[in-house]
Amino acid sequence: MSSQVTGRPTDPGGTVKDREIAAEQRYVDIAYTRLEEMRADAQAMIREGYRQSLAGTKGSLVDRDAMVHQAALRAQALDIADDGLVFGRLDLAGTGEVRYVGRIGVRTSEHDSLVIDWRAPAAEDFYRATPEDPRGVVRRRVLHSRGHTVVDLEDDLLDPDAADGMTIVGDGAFLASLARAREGAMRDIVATIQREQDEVIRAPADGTVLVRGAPGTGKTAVALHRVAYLLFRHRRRFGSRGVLVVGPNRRFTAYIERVLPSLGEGSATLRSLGDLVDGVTATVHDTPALAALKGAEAMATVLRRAVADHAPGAPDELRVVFKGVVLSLDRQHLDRIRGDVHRRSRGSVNAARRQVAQMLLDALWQRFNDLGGPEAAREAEGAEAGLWNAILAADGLGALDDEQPGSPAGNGTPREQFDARVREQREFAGFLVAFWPIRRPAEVLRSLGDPARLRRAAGRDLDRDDVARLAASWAGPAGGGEPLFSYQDVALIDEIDALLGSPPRPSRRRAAASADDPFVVDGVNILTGEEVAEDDWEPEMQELTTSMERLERSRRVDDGVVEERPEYAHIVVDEAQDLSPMQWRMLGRRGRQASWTVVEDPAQSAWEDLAAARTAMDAALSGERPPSRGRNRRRKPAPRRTRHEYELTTNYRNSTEIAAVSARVLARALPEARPARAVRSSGIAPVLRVLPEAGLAAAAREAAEELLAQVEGTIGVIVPFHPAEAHDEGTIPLPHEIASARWDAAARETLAAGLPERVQVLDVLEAKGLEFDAAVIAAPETVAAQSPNGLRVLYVAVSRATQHLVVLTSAPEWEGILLSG
Ligand SMILES: Nc1ncnc2c1ncn2[C@@H]1O[C@H](COP(=O)(O)OP(=O)(O)OP(=O)(O)O)[C@@H](O)[C@H]1O
Repeated sequence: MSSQVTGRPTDPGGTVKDREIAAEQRYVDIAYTRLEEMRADAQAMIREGYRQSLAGTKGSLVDRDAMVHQAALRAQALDIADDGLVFGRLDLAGTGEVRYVGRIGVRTSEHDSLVIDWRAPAAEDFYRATPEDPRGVVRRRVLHSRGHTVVDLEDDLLDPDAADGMTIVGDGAFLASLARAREGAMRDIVATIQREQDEVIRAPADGTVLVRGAPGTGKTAVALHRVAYLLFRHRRRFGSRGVLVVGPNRRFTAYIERVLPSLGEGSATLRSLGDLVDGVTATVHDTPALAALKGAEAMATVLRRAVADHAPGAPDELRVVFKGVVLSLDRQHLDRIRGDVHRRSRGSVNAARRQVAQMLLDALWQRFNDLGGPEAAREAEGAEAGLWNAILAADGLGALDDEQPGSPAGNGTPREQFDARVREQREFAGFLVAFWPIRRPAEVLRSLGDPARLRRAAGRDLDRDDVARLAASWAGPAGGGEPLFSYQDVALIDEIDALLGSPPRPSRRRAAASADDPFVVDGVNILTGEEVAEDDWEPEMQELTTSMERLERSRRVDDGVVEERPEYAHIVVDEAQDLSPMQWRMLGRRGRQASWTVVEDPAQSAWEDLAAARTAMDAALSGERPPSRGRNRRRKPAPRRTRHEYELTTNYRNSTEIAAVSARVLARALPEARPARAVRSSGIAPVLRVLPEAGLAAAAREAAEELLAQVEGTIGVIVPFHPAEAHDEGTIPLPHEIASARWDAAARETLAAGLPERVQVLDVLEAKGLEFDAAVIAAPETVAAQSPNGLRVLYVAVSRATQHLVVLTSAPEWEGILLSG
């Protein structure tokens, strides 16, 4: 027989629950004592590493690095586990075995298990056991701690028949934990992961895991816990090549950035779509219409043409003199050569200058021969020499020598002599650098602010209006100044980077090689643009750099050009429903060999052409290189990797009252979609106020101030999106654009001025993925009208709050739509 207890006093010494807590505390204390010893061991190992380095020989440096690095990671993980080390206990049927589950595995010095790491197979039952399928578990107990102190318990009785005499305490602490105040940063959920979530977290490490679910079902939380799980179970595989977690924007990555470190994982890379490319940062969102243009797969073709166009400022004619014969190549000829090189060197355009030089020499040689070759040279030289000799003779000097013996131009076949002579000429070197400059991806994108250049690149892939809008967005503000890059631009810059490739790497022994390198002119290698100094090579220093420094250097950013694009072993994509085809291509390049976790809710997608985005996603996930003529022809299509699909069905964020409002918006936005089941009622009804449009901003401020007194945690004031796209003088803005002008950055700042930090004013696109205790939604009518998928954007906005929802509208019909429609 078990007894269900909720804290009734049973004797003067306290309640049954108090005694249970005290018993658990004794166990937890033992675990902490052992944790302390493990930390002391890790610290000793770090000290030993440094001691070795002081005595160090070169050979021991690498060992020391590895030792200190590992010990430091261990010490850090142990420090993090210090808070709430043990959070679960399982009592098993039959043997009566008891297992404690915690943030990290803890063993006695005799290697007996004290606490099982939550990611270990033995902890799986803690998350998976249910009354229908108890998996041998009689009682599951969740321990709530503050620091080292157990403050509360909650039990689940899973197998009543086996619970002989077992005490069961609990009062719905799980639901209570869902209602806790939000602090502005997401927290880990290790103690309360639910079965359907655990299945995703522990899904197979290979292939693709695709997770769908409505807002608040824990998709983000689950994806992050999966990263911690994968790194724990497959450290060798995922730890060395890395895990990348991609979120929609920087506000979102700031919101989730503490979860992985709180799980002891600092090694995953967390990036937003706006800062995936080193050296470039997106600061604005395009309007949905412009984002649709920039994100479409057709841009890949447009950019391919743009990269192959002649560089801005490139000369139209090459002119050199060989043995008195003037040789020139005109624009047409040069265009042909440029086209040829681009076809052959896609992906390494920046490294192709040597090839260009060779093709120019071939063409000049051809030209020389067309003009009569050596015969013409003799004539021209004869005439020139005759003239000079006459001048010299008049000055009483001797005749000009023929070829200087020993000069490179004097040796070899006639063709070799020709090449050497032409290369030496300053005109040729200068032309080569201007004709084939090392190009920076961001600069190439900006050059498309020139409508004529963009029109050439556009071919038939963009119509005239599209070209005008795109060029305006890349040309920069009307009064001058640099254009701001948008989130979609970052993917385009990455695409250009992939086409251009890195500049040629300097040769390691460049000083030695430079002496007889014909491409070195005045101490500068004209193929690479680098200075060739004689004594800058320091092998000794090279040997002494640590492995960490080398890694750092391999990812060095040089003036906006990424030297090496990192590839990852696993990529997690959150809010994947919003990725454009071009963004999928950008991710695909970072994970050709990767396995993936893709998290999405199609109902929250602002993207219009979901089918095109799906195709691009499939290509990225299968590791296919984006199609590029020629190179891909011989490649077999990449096999489609195994895909495991999951759906999460319980909404842990919204109260049932708020979930009902968001379900109404969903029914309008996407009638066939199913809302998730909310599990917690707050008793707080959502509020809707109708007022004149001019008063919306003031009312939003007022509502935020009122809510400050009602909630302990965060408040989000969510306003319509303000487009960054510049309108030229002649364009007439659409009605929603006039309305949204009210919500520009300055207006948002005024709205937030003087309010405490826990109030955030943000637009609907920034609100994606976030959550607040209370949300104020201003002008749902504007949000809904701002794009073809405006209702889906509104669905995102109304599903952000955990407790309070206040909607402010100037359109009375929204009362019916949101509250009773
Ligand atoms: N098992 C759980 N125990 C406690 N809290 C949970 C659990 N699962 C999810 N939550 C909480 O529910 C909230 C919503 O989770 P999350 O943000 O991961 O949802 P989501 O599905 O990504 O939502 P959206 O689609 O809106 O981005 C978070 O506060 C999260 O901590």
